[in-house]
Amino acid sequence: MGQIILASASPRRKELLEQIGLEFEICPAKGEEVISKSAPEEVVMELSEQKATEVAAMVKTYESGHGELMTPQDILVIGADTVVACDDTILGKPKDEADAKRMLTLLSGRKHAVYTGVTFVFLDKNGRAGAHTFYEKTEVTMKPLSEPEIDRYVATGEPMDKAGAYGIQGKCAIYIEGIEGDYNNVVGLPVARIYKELQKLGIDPYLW
Ligand SMILES: Cc1cn([C@H]2C[C@H](O)[C@@H](COP(=O)(O)OP(=O)(O)OP(=O)(O)O)O2)c(=O)[nH]c1=O
Repeated sequence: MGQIILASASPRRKELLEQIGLEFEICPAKGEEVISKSAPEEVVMELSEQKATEVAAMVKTYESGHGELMTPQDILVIGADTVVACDDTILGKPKDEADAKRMLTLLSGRKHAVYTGVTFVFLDKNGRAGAHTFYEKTEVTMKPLSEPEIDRYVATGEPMDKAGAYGIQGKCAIYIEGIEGDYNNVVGLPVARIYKELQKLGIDPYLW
């Protein structure tokens, strides 16, 4: 059996991979995230690629007699990144409480998009290596939030480690009016799309 490595420190991504019954290890990327793009779908793909590539580079490899990169075990690294986009503004995780309030004020009463980029880096012991990146988009409509509601929500601490300063799966659920697309994509990992993309690559994660 090969090894699946989730290149993420996000507890939500871990829970989602556990939910679908995969066996995997966790090895978060630690490198600084470098953004050179401006469109949200390009930003999330650039960042998921950086995370998966960094972690894949830590995997022990050796050169075969023919100069190919080999690994003692099949390796599949999964990296992901999530941002929220509202009009032309991209929202990552808030820097502080004031930043969280700014983000929630922007999202209040509006429809916005949540983008998650996913990158697979795979390397098998027969020398087959490759990478594949894609993104999934979900639209979310938030109810109008009053200032006291924003203050109360920010005081819970929940927004601080989440893109767009909210967690659809948490206390913010009462303010979600509607969603178009994959809910799990908003939480941080589009598992249905991940399975579909792996199938396209001829990879069965349950037999990896
Ligand atoms: C919009 C939204 C985001 N989020 C989370 C998902 C991600 O964990 C986080 C976005 O930050 P990311 O930078 O994508 O991920 P991370 O720093 O948490 O983890 P890592 O880089 O190690 O993979 O926001 C929710 O949990 N609920 C939501 O409704």
